Amino acid sequence: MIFLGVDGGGTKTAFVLITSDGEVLARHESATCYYLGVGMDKARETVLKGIEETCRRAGITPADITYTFLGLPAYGEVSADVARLDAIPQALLSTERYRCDNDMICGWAASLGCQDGINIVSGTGSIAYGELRGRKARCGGWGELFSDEGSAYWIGCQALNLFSRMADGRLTKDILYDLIHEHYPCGNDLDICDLVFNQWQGERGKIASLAQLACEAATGGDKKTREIFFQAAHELALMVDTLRSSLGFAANENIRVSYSGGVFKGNDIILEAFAYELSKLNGNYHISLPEYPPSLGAAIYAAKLNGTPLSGQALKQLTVHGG
Ligand SMILES: Nc1ncnc2c1ncn2[C@@H]1O[C@H](COP(=O)(O)OP(=O)(O)OP(=O)(O)O)[C@@H](O)[C@H]1O
Repeated sequence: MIFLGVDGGGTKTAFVLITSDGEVLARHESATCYYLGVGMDKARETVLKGIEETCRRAGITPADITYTFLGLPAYGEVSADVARLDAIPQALLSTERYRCDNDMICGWAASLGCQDGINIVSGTGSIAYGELRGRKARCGGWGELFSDEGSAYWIGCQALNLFSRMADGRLTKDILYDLIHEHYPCGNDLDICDLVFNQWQGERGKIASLAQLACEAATGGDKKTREIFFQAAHELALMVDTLRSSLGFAANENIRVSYSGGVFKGNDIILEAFAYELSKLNGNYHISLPEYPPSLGAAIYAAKLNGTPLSGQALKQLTVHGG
């Protein structure tokens, strides 16, 4: 049997084909399929071309795929769009052989191997998703305009705010100020407005990319920028703790928590702060290292949805070769 996992993100879409033995047949990565950003037609094209290309790399056709799970960003957030999103793969796959849902499931399936627990995603956006004894719940992820706390976009906005305060003297200039000038050379401080509003047109992914500069500044010892990451960790932990209640974990029950998304990559500050914030909220949290990348999580979930969950041996094989 062959399973396809599709993990749609705010900046990219990742595809992976695996066998029921845990062999990775092919991978592919393409542009974002965030339909609220790029439009439904572009999102459809990205998904369909991505499936075809991944199959081509594996030397198979879409008809050879046993089951597919597609995690699409913003799926389920506009009720009127759900049927149109569900219909996207029909051009290549028959309806009984795939399921679409929100991409938050990919992170959860990947990080916790589809076991009970809560996963927090902090990529371009942020969201928490968990399952417990068949119950499913999400928290956060209401979009970048007024939510997505702790995400790269949110961190990018906070970094721009710090830059403005440092530039006009409300705060002492620090590493972040210099780093932004270094990466985006501009004549004077106010040119940052031209960059963000006119050149970037407020583009979500561009603003989110500033989170990497913020990480560099924080790691270098910029105190105010470090505080952004502490605040982000607090917000992300709050989302997890809210799910603990909504999923109905018992008072003394161990709670497995994992994490996914670019903000956690190469960023010890946020990971340590997140663990600290969780420990303050409840002593029963156990943070597990994410087991697989989200695209593999989608493929593992596809096998589960097909009623043929991967065996322990196959999962181990994936850890060695696909993780
Ligand atoms: N060390 C870092 N510290 C902070 N942010 C980082 C770091 N490395 C990468 N990022 C940010 O992570 C984001 C990308 O994360 P990821 O690849 O998980 O996004 P995505 O899957 O496209 O988005 P999403 O899952 O939210 O839809 C980028 O915005 C990038 O700036």
